[in-house]
Amino acid sequence: MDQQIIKLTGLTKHYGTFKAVNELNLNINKGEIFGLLGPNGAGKTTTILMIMGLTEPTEGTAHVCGYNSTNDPISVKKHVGYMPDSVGFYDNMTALENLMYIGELNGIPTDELEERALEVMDIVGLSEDAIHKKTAAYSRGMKQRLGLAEVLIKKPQVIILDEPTLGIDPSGVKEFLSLIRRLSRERGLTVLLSSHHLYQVQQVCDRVGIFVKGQLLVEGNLDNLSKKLFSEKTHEVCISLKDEVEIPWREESALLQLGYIQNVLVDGKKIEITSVEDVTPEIVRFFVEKGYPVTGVQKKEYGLEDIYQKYFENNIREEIYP
Ligand SMILES: Nc1ncnc2c1ncn2[C@@H]1O[C@H](COP(=O)(O)OP(=O)(O)OP(=O)(O)O)[C@@H](O)[C@H]1O
Repeated sequence: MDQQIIKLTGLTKHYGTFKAVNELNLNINKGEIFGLLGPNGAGKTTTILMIMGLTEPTEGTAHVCGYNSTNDPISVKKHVGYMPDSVGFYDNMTALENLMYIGELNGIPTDELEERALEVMDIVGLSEDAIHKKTAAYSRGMKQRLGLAEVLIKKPQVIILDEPTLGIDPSGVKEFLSLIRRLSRERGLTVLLSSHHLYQVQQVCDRVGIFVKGQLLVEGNLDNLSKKLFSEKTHEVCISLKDEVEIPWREESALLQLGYIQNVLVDGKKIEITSVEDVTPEIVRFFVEKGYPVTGVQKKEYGLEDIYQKYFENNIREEIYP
């Protein structure tokens, strides 16, 4: 059985009458990368603060590595590395000095400090040159890596990253996410990552939870979520042709008569077909037999963006893409 390393039961946080987090039940397994996905103000940071024992829940419990976050926050902090959405350093100190200082605060013995600091710097990919630079000269991407090094120096079992890719350029984001994935896979690290960037979460997480207005609407891996949400939905295939077809398209009614086809949308050289079953081979055969040169066949795969949209349709779309 999977080992549950984070266990949230009925976790709730009220600020006055406002419910920032409402009866959250969630288990995260050892070694898993879980994405907490939601728009600004959804309650992601509040949830993380309760998991870390940095704020008390109004109701419910959070357990991490078997410790109750409210009753025993010190033990939780020993096992969990937390990187907030903005990481700060002492700008007049070098990266190595910053890291050794954090290591000292985390109780690492003095004679091990430098070796441990150099080891984690190497893991996060900060060069020999960067190690001795003052952090005032660090770019946002380098600061994220150093932030991650600070989190790793105490050898945590769980790392919690709040919006870790904010303000990093696309190639930096890609590198950072693959570093997280490698760390999790190679070292069995459990990762809880909060973000409102769908594509990034989709790239790196094993499982995601969609969190809106303090409530977890749905959770699962992308395959399951998409099956759950779109099982009733039809299959979509887009056929690309060498030449444009004229509208009205003379073969449309013949295609519809195949029986399982629900809808045909003609757009220049592209024809989008929805059907109740996956009948891609029959559709391709139809075009070939009618003498149309087919240059491409694309089946619509539902991604996180579709799943997310499904939940936000007519709801709070403007908050997702601020
Ligand atoms: N100390 C507080 N007092 C009152 N309301 C708060 C407090 N902290 C957070 N909130 C409110 O709780 C809600 C959830 O905030 P939270 O920071 O957890 O959201 P989030 O999902 O992390 O969003 P963001 O990505 O913008 O940080 C917001 O409406 C916020 O205004």
